[in-house]
Amino acid sequence: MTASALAVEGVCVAFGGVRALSEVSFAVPEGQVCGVIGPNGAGKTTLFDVVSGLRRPQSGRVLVSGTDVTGVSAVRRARAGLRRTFQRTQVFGRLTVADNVLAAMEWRGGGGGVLADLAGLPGRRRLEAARRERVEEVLDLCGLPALRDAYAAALPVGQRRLVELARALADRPAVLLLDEPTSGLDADQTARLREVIAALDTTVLLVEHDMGFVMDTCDHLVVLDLGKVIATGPPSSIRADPVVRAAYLG
Ligand SMILES: Nc1ncnc2c1ncn2[C@@H]1O[C@H](COP(=O)(O)OP(=O)(O)OP(=O)(O)O)[C@@H](O)[C@H]1O
Repeated sequence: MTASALAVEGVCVAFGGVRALSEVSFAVPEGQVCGVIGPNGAGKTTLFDVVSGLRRPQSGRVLVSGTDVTGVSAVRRARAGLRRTFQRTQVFGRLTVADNVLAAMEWRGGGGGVLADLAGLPGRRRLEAARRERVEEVLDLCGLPALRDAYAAALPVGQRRLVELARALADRPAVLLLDEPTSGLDADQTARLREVIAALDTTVLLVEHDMGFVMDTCDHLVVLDLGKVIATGPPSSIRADPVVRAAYLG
């Protein structure tokens, strides 16, 4: 049996007396788009923080491609292929769109240090060319080629969000976490984002309030209420689930 791209097993988080997550378990198979939904205070943000490594659970585990990353820092998780975007976009305003994407790959360095940079060795030039090719691929995927030379600071929020997505995709992440990806987007931008996500072969976990977007974009949903998983399944069955309806309607 192949390991799930992402698995959450028995995760518990409490803030004082508030149980933000109680024994939360679910798995996301490779290539699937999984949405986490639930009413306000259900535990979605806490879950996202646990998966991305910003918060350590009191108990339970997070596994990426079968490897337990529960004790691993957010930075090392990112290097292991778990990338996230934030509700507030995080792009370099003074860089062009293309350089924003290129910068997302530069943290790996090129090997050989500054001397190799200065000498412009053939291996280094090949690496640089491959990265530039990847930049163009990712810009295409995110519908950004026309904006490649625009400064990110000059872009409206919807386009900055696509730049952030392009940055997250540049390194071919194993798992992509999207935190409220439609916030601040208009209807056209939301439709564009849906197309981009549908075209990805990356495993995606997203938290989102826009139910129409969630239902149209996700293959599978995990519904949280008061820190517990109350339903999982494809959008069609979740929509019809009386327990989910009751949680939302109160
Ligand atoms: N840092 C914290 N300190 C104390 N309580 C917290 C903290 N973070 C979250 N909580 C509580 O944990 C529960 C889950 O909160 P969380 O923010 O994860 O829910 P959410 O589903 O993301 O909510 P929303 O949709 O409103 O963003 C809530 O009762 C919240 O008040």
